[in-house]
Amino acid sequence: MRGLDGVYVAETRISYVDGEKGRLWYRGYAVDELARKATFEEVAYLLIHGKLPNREELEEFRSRLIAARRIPEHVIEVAEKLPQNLHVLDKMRVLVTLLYGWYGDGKPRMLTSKQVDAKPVIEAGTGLVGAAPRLLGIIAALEEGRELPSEKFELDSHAAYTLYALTGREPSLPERDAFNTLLILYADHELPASTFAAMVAASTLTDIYSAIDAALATLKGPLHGGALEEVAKMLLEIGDPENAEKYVENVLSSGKRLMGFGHRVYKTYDPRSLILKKVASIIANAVGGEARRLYETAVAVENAALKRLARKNIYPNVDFWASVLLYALGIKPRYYTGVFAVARIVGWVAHVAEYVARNRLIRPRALYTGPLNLPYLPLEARQ
Ligand SMILES: CC(=O)SCCNC(=O)CCNC(=O)[C@H](O)C(C)(C)COP(=O)(O)OP(=O)(O)OC[C@H]1O[C@@H](n2cnc3c(N)ncnc32)[C@H](O)[C@@H]1OP(=O)(O)O
Ligand SMILES: O=C([O-])CC(=O)C(=O)O
Repeated sequence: MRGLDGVYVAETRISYVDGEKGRLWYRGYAVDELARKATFEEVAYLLIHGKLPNREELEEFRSRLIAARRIPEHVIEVAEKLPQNLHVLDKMRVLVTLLYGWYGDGKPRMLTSKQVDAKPVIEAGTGLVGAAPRLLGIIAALEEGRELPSEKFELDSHAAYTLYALTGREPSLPERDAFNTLLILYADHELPASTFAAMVAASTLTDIYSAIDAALATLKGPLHGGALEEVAKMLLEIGDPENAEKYVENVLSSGKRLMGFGHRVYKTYDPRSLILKKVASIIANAVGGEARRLYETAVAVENAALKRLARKNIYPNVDFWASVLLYALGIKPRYYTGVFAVARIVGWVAHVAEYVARNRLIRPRALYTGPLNLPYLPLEARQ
């Protein structure tokens, strides 16, 4: 019962995970093909609207994402005042909350007691998809004392803009393409904890800003999106491929968890991890130096871990190789889970819109195992 393991709580047409074979589809399209051929914008449209866009639809969608980078001045002023020690995702939560109303109220509209119009969710949700890279970029620039990313910077894609906003420099084409692949692979994954959190919030018919706040809070934890940052920290601590075997042995023999390994649904390789390993290898080899060493350390950790964990069906998950790729792309580990959020906000919006269109309040039960009818003792009589 604990952890809702294997429990189906909704029907969806958005994504399908085959955990036994290690395969993933978005709206019926195999994710490996999308990762090779599509842009993040096409995939975002596909997930939210249910079909691949034609040229006109794509242009309109892209324009909406670009326009959404413009955010009110007071959001930037609050960003400047946020305590430095807040986690990046907490800063994103504050900024998303402050954006309430900017892209419409984002509230599902009750038409009848059973029918709900999800259009306001999609409208405001699309705004937040467009705004997310700039919010993350503003947070990074303020932390690093750089000029804030311009909303107008003319780049040809969401991937290129996000990299620019995060690093302050224009990415090369291979960097852009690698990052585009990563964003696509992170865009949705059926019903992980963060998406479920968004759905639970949305099932009360609250607005999409609040549902995304709930999702961001849930993504941050190290058993979910927070693992991305933990993987980089671990690999940097290991430092060299030669130290991997001993490190893995120590972690596992002390009963701890190896970050970036294991998955509730996949009982084999996470297909996203396999793709990202290849992409990380290309970028890390091209960059060389520390990036290449981190890649080689990751290979050694993977080999050492598989020797011990494959028999328990525990394999590298998406966060393991994504972390290596993000490092090779020159992004600081503290922003990794923010990058995850920039991509996954698409899945959150898509699932919330799908669920609320046939909404039913999510309210499970807990099996009570405590005592009943205890006598109330006055304060003086208590031990
Ligand atoms: C994008 C994502 O969110 S992907 C997940 C990112 N999270 C991580 O990488 C954190 C590390 N991984 C984990 O903690 C887990 O694999 C989870 C939480 C992701 C999923 O695990 P669950 O389905 O809840 O499995 P559960 O916690 O029941 O563990 C089952 C067994 O596998 C072991 N196990 C699971 N993951 C790991 C791991 N990473 N390292 C070592 N052992 C592990 C558990 O100790 C347990 O062993 P036991 O049966 O001997 O007691
Ligand atoms: O599905 C999950 O539980 C976690 C995951 O891989 C994701 O959110 O991408």
